[in-house]
Amino acid sequence: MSAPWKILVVGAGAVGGTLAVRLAAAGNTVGVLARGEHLQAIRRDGLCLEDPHERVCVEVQASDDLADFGPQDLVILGAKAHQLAPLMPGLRSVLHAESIVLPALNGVPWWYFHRDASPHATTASGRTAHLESIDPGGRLLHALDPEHVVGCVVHASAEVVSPGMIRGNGQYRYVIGEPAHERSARVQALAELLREAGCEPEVTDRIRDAIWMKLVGNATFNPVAALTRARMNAICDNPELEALIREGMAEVMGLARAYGCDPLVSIDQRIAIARGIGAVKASTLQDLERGRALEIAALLHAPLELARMAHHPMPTLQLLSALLGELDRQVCGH
Ligand SMILES: NC(=O)C1=CN([C@@H]2O[C@H](COP(=O)(O)OP(=O)(O)OC[C@H]3O[C@@H](n4cnc5c(N)ncnc54)[C@H](OP(=O)(O)O)[C@@H]3O)[C@@H](O)[C@H]2O)C=CC1
Ligand SMILES: CC(C)(CO)C(=O)C(=O)O
Repeated sequence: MSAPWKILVVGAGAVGGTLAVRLAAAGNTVGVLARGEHLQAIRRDGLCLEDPHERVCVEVQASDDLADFGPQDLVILGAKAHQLAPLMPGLRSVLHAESIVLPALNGVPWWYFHRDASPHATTASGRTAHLESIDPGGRLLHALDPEHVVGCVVHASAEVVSPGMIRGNGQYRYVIGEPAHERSARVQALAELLREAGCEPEVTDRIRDAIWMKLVGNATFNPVAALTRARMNAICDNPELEALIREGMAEVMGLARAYGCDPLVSIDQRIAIARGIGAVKASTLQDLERGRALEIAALLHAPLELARMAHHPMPTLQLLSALLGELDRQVCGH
């Protein structure tokens, strides 16, 4: 791929919008799929990103219709996991044979078993298995050729604070890697693109390890944040909450190992990383405050489904899932 890249961010919220601003400011041709007041503000004033060091606004093509964009070199998925299904059919119109699809999402991704070597990755009939909790009927897996996908783990925190305006914590770290666990020219090119945009890409040939490492935090801190409305530092400063989180983390780390992966860090290290993020609101707390559907399927239901398949008990995650599910029904109406 040669610069400038043609890039579409599908769901230009906190994470997707952050990437859109950085990539557009670096001279790439960036379009964003957005909707409602956010879309109107982007069209009127541009898309803005403020971090502790600077404020950058960019003009980008913005629409709520995928048909307006045409084929792209890179399609970044920034919508939440449970928002992807309705977007999938339209994605075909923005892909060419070499397009990269980069899902910048937390949780177990729908493509998890694509080119995975674990015993559960293939069905009895030889097809790639899907997880019913995040991909009912395997619709996502079949709607988009997973060969387009490069795995991505986001280490950053951001929030859409008003339409068109994103506030980030100044972290721009993205771990990227092939689902087939191999080095590739396209991942190197993507890393270069991100580096030129002032981000900190890290290329891995073990992307599932990185997914589990992130999930260890998101499956524990995110539900606790929503249930208590506490920010990340407040959770870490509460010994009873920290003890609960440690139990959940141990369960998720055990599950990662059951699927042949290495969660990369110890529980102490994972908590220290979360503490280091500071006084930020986890994305699930942001959703709760806005009455939006909570990201339970990718963060909790999917690891619980994997746990059932591997006969791996996860009582703490089960409890967090039950509590968060009821909160979602009571407050967000889902
Ligand atoms: N926020 C954070 O700090 C972090 C988030 N993450 C992960 O990143 C992923 C994205 O989260 P985040 O950026 O916080 O979420 P946001 O809700 O801020 O962004 C998602 C955006 O996608 C838009 N969208 C969804 N469907 C459509 C559609 N059909 N048409 C147009 N726009 C659409 C949403 O619009 P609308 O609001 O109208 O639904 C929203 O603007 C999640 O998996 C999250 O867990 C990872 C690390 C940090
Ligand atoms: C790491 C953390 C908690 C950063 O905000 C996150 O991933 C999220 O908000 O979902």
